[in-house]
Amino acid sequence: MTTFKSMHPTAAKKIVIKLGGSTLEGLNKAFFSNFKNLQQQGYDIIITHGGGPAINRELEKQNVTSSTINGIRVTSEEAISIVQSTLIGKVNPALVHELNEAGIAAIGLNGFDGQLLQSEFLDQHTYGYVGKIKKVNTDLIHLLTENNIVPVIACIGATEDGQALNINGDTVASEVALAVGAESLLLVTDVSGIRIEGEYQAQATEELIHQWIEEEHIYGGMIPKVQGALQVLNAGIPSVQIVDDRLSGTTILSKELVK
Ligand SMILES: Nc1ncnc2c1ncn2[C@@H]1O[C@H](COP(=O)(O)OP(=O)(O)O)[C@@H](O)[C@H]1O
Ligand SMILES: CC(=O)N[C@@H](CCC(=O)OP(=O)(O)O)C(=O)O
Repeated sequence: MTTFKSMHPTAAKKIVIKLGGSTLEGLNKAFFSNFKNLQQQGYDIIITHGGGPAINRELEKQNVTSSTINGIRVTSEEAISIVQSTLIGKVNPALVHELNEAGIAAIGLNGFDGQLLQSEFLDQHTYGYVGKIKKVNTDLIHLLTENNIVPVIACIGATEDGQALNINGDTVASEVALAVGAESLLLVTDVSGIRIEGEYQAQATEELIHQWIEEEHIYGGMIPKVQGALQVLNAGIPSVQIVDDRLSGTTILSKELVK
């Protein structure tokens, strides 16, 4: 099995940061200065983002209903065009603007640009226009990061036929982290990590996460986060953090580090 270490032995350290829709609208200059610090430490930064609340507002405005299954939005034909225009037309440029304002050179991308997120239907019967990623065009990402430009990726995938597909932002973040062989994946959200019976957890393991999902202590939007986290841990990325905008939260550790 190819592990992340053998994929890019000489490339600069990469960190993938996913900004959840729940937190995007309240981010401030102090938060973005963390990114500058990371760049100064020699990290290449890749940003992915969601936009659940903005999508909900737009769907509501247009009287389109939607439901979710385990944190994944069931996306009708009507909904996909709203999801696409909201993420690519509104959320992505607003974030790119904020980054550029904070002095971080950033370029907005979605799955169509340079065939960045080559995708196919996840399960059309169950989820409608929801995608799963077949391939990430990492050459495009490297081209930007080598030139100190931060790619800002909206979670819209594209099929070979040019159909847009809705992909959960956490899933995109995990797939991109795997594809570029990131050293670290940071999922920034509106809670300070995983909370179990009222207590935030500083650390978690794969075993505990399976148990918490089973016991329904982890539900909704937290499910794609922990599923993505486990996928990247099992591929050799040592840790994933689920944090708030002060970067405080839960570190999910691979089995090797727990022993
Ligand atoms: N065990 C848990 N600990 C913390 N949050 C949880 C847990 N289970 C479910 N959640 C929910 O997950 C939400 C974060 O997911 P989501 O709303 O999709 O955020 P984002 O937009 O950042 O992806 C939290 O606000 C909380 O309602
Ligand atoms: C398929 C699917 O669930 N897509 C998500 C994409 C946006 C997202 O993930 O936004 P957050 O980061 O705010 O959760 C959705 O339609 O809400």
